[in-house]
Amino acid sequence: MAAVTLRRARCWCPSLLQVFRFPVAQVHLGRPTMRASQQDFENAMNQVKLLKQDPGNQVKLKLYALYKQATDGPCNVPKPGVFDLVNKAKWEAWNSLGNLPKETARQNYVDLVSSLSPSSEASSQGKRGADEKVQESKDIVVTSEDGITKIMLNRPAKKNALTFEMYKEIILTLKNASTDNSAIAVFTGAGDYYCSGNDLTNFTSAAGGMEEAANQGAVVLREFVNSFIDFPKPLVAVVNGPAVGIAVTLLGLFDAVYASDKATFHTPFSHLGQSPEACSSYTFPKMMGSAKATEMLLFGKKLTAREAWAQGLVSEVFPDSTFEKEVWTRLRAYAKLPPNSMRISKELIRNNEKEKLHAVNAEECTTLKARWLSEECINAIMNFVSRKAKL
Ligand SMILES: CCCCCCCCCC/C=C\CC(=O)SCCNC(=O)CCNC(=O)[C@H](O)C(C)(C)COP(=O)(O)OP(=O)(O)OC[C@H]1O[C@@H](n2cnc3c(N)ncnc32)[C@H](O)[C@@H]1OP(=O)(O)O
Repeated sequence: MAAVTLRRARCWCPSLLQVFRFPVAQVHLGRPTMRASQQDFENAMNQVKLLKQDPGNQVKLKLYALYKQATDGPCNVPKPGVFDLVNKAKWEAWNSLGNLPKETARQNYVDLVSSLSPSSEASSQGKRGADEKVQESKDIVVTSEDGITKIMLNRPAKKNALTFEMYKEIILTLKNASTDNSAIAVFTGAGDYYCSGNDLTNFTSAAGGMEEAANQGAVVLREFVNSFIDFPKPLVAVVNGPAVGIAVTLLGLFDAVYASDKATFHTPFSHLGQSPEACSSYTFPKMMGSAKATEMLLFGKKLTAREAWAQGLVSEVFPDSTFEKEVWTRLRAYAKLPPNSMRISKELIRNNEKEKLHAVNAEECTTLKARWLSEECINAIMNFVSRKAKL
């Protein structure tokens, strides 16, 4: 039976080196059931053969280890040589189970397989195998496929404007994505817009009035931006259409920004009586020089995708007709690169700036809180809400 399981594992894993991609700690063991019988164990082994999607190398290693422990007991073979990478990884996975009793290993194997099955309870609760929807809410759809956590803003009727709930969901999503088994995370928008920025009704619909909304808003905004500053994996924006306000400023904290030639980049803060956020008062002048940053952040100059590329805000612009195909093909290839190496390289780059970015974020939030209570800002929001003004 073990031989069958491993043959299957090999066909999931054309590149043997991929075995090393994910740390063992990320394996989800599912809900414990009562006590697995030999029959449950055999059923689980059969179920493994029927899995439609590759569960990932780390899960396969865990399955192998639990199988060996359940059938042979504690690891009793010599450690393979340092260059025998695959057998060494298998040996280490098995050996890491120490003296785990055979019955417990059998139970854990059954639980693990059940957590991988699409029809299992674990899956219907939104828990994670590979290539599946990992979180769904009305306005944000998070999927995990091909090593990519895709976070799609999904409020196309409102141009993907960010509600208070969406800020909180994104904080949570980034937290999850920082430890899931994806190599990179990608933001994009559903429909014709990437995102029209902060939902301007966030303030008018807040229960406790403007002052309470401003206090809450500053706390949430600070945490929201911090979650981008601290995100440990490559973070990519797939800008499918116009971006406004905070959807633009945040791009300065992304590692790569790919834009359709239909995208535009607009930060109308002065028009709204507001001030820049998401560390853009620091990242934009650094990226494009203060003269160009001033045009955007003070005068609200809207940039085309090519202009944004020329200013260093966008990594590459694609024709809209081939945008999705070209970008996702490229991202799937990037997601196959060694994830630890990418993370460590990002850490080296980001660590030079982290302290500064946190300080800038704190200051921008304090400034914005005061702005939100200013007459200039309140008038601008009221004008939008009463349909007197649009960008
Ligand atoms: C407790 C409170 C906590 C809040 C948390 C605080 C965090 C704050 C973060 C930072 C603050 C500000 C940064 C910014 O993002 S500033 C930028 C804000 N965005 C805008 O000013 C854009 C406003 N929208 C427009 O000007 C236009 O809608 C458009 C984007 C140019 C598109 O024009 P269009 O003619 O093509 O489409 P339109 O009919 O106007 O839009 C379709 C519907 O979508 C609604 N909508 C679009 N954008 C927003 C938005 N940002 N906020 C709210 N609603 C938006 C629009 O009203 C239409 O709705 P409806 O069909 O009429 O119902």
